[in-house]
Amino acid sequence: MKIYLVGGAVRDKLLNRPIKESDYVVVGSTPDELLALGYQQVGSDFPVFLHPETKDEYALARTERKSGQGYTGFICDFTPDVTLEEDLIRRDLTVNAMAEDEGGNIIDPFNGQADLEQKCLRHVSDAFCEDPLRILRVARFAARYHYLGFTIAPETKQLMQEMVAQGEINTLTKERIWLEIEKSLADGAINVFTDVLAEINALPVILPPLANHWSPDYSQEIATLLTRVAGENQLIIAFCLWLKEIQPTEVKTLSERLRLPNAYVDALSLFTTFAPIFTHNQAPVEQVLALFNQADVWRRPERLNLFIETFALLGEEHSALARKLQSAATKTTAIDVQAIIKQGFKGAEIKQQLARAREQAIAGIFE
Ligand SMILES: Nc1ccn([C@@H]2O[C@H](COP(=O)(O)OP(=O)(O)OP(=O)(O)O)[C@@H](O)[C@H]2O)c(=O)n1
Repeated sequence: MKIYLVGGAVRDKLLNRPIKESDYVVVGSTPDELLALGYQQVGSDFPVFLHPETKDEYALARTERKSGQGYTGFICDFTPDVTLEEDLIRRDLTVNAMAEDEGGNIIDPFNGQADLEQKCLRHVSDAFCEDPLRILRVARFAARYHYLGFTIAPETKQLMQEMVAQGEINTLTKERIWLEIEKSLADGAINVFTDVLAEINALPVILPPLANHWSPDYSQEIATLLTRVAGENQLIIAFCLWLKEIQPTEVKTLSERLRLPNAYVDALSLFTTFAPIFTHNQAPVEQVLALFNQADVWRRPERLNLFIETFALLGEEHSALARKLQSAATKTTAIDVQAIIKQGFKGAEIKQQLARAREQAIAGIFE
């Protein structure tokens, strides 16, 4: 048997980028042989194994043919006579269809290296169409390598467009779509990802509310905002900035479309509701209190902090207002309900008095 490093690791090595995971292809072997060598089989559909020590993924060379609509219905052959080239040809992009042997030699039957040099994302063969997820993957790679000057080959873009027109992306599950979006958010150029989807008419299917707002100007604005994002909440912050123009009522549609994690839904609801209100250095007291209540700053201060951190990135004026919001939050959360009770207030009066005290504290900062 022969073992080759394949896919993203070869690509990123040649691009001098850090390698996230190393995947290998094994040619001329069988599941029994790998099991006898101590490899562990993972997944039942495909012959993929984990190395006994490194836990890297080793897959038997395989060919795949699609036999049905959508993401199911693959016929998979992984007999020992499947060649490396047969395995590589079923892959998505030429830059992802290179292999490296144990001696460090690159095997590149589909000219991935030339495409890397030309900074071109090009599909390997018609097999590209067999997996609609590849549409999102290409958008994601276009975004990730945008800073290097990569673009999508016109024929690949055309193919993606045809796949969208044929309704292929409608078969993608919510989980798969969200995973690609999340990866793209992490790569830091979600605007380029969105530009690609818009160009191939996939945006109304993948992100219905955003499709109404997206434009080249908006994309440019987001690109600028994204350069300011840092820190441990980067993904949620980038997410809120990216979708800042959608209506609070559209958040629910989006959340159902993508089955978003709660932390993203909460942050986006807050941001789309309140960020448009707090403009031109204006923050009406009752709206600040409404923000604090919706964020539940009293019990979950981290939610307001996230709003403030995101809001501050919108510009200098916003940043000044964000500082005031922070002071108002400190003052209002310090108000002691016990002191109100000690003053003799009872029942519903306590709540009213507390709200009044909070409003006064906010007014002291903003008026
Ligand atoms: N829908 C897919 C998914 C994967 N692949 C192939 O499987 C390899 C490994 O896939 P994966 O680990 O998902 O992606 P990477 O290319 O390694 O990219 P990333 O850096 O995002 O992990 C890819 O390079 C590509 O050759 C493919 O052809 N079609």
